[in-house]
Amino acid sequence: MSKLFRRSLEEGDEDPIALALAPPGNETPLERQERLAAEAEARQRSEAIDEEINRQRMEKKKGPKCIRILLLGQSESGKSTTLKNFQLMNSPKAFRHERASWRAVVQLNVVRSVRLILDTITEAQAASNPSSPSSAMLAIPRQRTESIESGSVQIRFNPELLKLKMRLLPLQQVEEALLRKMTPAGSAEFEATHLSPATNLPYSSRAGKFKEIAINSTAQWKGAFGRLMATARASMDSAADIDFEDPKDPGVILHACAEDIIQLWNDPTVKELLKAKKIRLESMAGFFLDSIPRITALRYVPTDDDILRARLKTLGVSEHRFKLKSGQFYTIFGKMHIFSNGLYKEICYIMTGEYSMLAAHVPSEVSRLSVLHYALVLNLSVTEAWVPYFDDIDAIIFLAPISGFDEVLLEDPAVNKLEDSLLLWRRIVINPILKNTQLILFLNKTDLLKAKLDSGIQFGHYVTTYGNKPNDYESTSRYMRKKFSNIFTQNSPKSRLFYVHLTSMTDSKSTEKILMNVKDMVIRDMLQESSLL
Ligand SMILES: Nc1nc2c(ncn2[C@@H]2O[C@H](COP(=O)(O)OP(=O)(O)OP(=O)(O)O)[C@@H](O)[C@H]2O)c(=O)[nH]1
Ligand SMILES: [Mg+2]
Repeated sequence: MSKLFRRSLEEGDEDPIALALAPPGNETPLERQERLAAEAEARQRSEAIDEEINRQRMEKKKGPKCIRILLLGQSESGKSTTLKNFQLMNSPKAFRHERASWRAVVQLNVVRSVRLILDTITEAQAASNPSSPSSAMLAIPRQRTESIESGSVQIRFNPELLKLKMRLLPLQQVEEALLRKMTPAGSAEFEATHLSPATNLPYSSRAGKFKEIAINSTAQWKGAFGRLMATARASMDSAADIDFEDPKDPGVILHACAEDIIQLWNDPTVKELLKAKKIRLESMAGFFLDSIPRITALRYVPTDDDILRARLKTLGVSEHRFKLKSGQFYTIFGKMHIFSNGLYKEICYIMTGEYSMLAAHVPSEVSRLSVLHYALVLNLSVTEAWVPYFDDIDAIIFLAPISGFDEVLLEDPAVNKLEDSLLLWRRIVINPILKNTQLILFLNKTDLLKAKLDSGIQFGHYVTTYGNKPNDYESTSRYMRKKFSNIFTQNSPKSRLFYVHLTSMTDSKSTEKILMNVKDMVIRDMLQESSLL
């Protein structure tokens, strides 16, 4: 039997840790004094750490430093654009450093607008009767409702337009090059979804033709552009971030096609065709055809406004943090139209109420938020077990694009966009789990609403309850505000203040004021809430 084992047996103490920590048997008085002093110091250090933890805990209780805001709204409502405005306000340097990436998105938006026109021409050509003697003649219904009474318009494609179409074919290469650059080989980060149908084309005839590019919110796509993007520099000279000398720069072909793009966009036959098909390109996301000379210039660098207008669909949920003087400002944004994202499987798991099962199927960084998001979408009866996943959201900014009164949903062409926004708003308002969450409503895209009304589109034609009231911005916006407000007051589980703003997220100046106002209000209400507790 070993000496050590005999000793522990004799002392009746078999705990190896106690044995290892036991003072040596042959300790001198001086060694003992030193040992006790070291132990006292260690104890003090440990107590100080405990105290600091407690202090931080108390501080957190006194007033949370982190504000959590969730951006919600249907696809294309302006969530990403709101986030860009937050970035522009809080971290303008970082925002401007991304110009090289946004340059590519603007180029892609231009190329896609051109392709939409070219595809519409091709479709119209194919629809014309080849056996008819006037094969270049085309019958297009003017409007769903008017086509029966007024018959159809005749559109003739002149040979010059068809030649123009041929000359613009190289743009397809530009599109492919941009997509290749944005989509790392073998990555599934992009998912093509459909371009907004601001038209009355049947969904089936559009499906698969006009695909929209989407970016997964967790993807690092911004690193793919410009030679200096990888090495984040402190310089504000963002033009230096773009590799203009790259012979493969898509800007070169785009520049060469500039004249033809302008000619195509201004062609009276094209205008007539788009009108007949009810394709309002100028109110569609990512519209830049009115700025072609500037955007196709060889040394084009996107302005702040261009970045706000650039359209790239987000998939999934993303999370952003901004540091503010008053602490940390934290925004999160999510999506409402889940079925178009192929996330049906996850939804089934939520139905079973098993958070852990869901978490195993969505990327970890988004899982908790996805639960909140999907549960809200499905209007599930949320049980107590769900509360921890919802209770840390301080405010929800809900975006309703009110210019969509005459448009239908991409996901379901039978549903009007405004109607969809009202239904989603009701779901958020009525949800008992959010009864303490501040709800802020942004009636967005007011600029597009004005433009539509000015162009003669009748609000009352689509919103029949509006009746014969004036077809102007003041009356229509007041009407929609009232509708959203009524839903709020009639469905809120407890009485809350109604915060609403008429916004145009592509106008950074007016938006900055509104966002400052929202930020101050959220902080104020949060402090008030915490002092009441
Ligand atoms: N004219 C105008 N365009 C806007 C406004 N707000 C957003 N947009 C544009 O509308 C398009 C869609 O906006 P996004 O911010 O990408 O929409 P989203 O809500 O993030 O959409 P998803 O990512 O599909 O969920 C972009 O091209 C924006 O520039 C607005 O107030 N006025
Ligand atoms: Mg988005």
